[in-house]
Amino acid sequence: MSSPVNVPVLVKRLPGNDDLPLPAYATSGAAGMDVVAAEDVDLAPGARHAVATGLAMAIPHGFEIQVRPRSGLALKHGVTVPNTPGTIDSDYRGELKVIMINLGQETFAIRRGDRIAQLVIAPVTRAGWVEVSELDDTERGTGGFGSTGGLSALPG
Ligand SMILES: O=c1ccn([C@H]2C[C@H](O)[C@@H](COP(=O)(O)OP(=O)(O)OP(=O)(O)O)O2)c(=O)[nH]1
Ligand SMILES: [Mg+2]
Repeated sequence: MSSPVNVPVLVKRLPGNDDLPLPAYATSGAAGMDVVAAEDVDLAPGARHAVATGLAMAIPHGFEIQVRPRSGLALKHGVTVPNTPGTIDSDYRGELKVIMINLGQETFAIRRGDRIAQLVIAPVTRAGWVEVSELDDTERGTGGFGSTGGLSALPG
């Protein structure tokens, strides 16, 4: 089995965060690197907070990093990332923050060092607009937003 390519990403620990582990893949097949909180936050039900990670980075041009929720936090506590997938641009040099929202019923305690989200690096494909006055006809046409029918895919 071939190993996935590792894209080198320059990363800088912001002052006071030398003790925190860098984002890391939990298993050899993991798509996302778990990233840890650099601060303590008590997230009340309905509240949201941009949680510090203590990290800044320089993603290579042509790549982005996506910030995604952890399914365990979402399922067990209703704690997730409202802007998922968060977009970290290759030209961003500020602190990586993870926006967390508590959709559960109880206050959720985030503690420094807790694995709060996962980071997925992905290639960026950019569009170039080609402006026209007419578009081609298609089977779908202008139908959308449920135009193909209801939920069930079963016959009858
Ligand atoms: O979950 C996130 C999302 C974004 N960012 C940082 C990195 C990203 O490059 C920058 C801008 O993000 P985005 O484009 O999503 O936000 P915006 O509201 O459009 O702000 P801006 O006007 O700064 O682009 O903010 C984070 O740290 N965490
Ligand atoms: Mg933006």
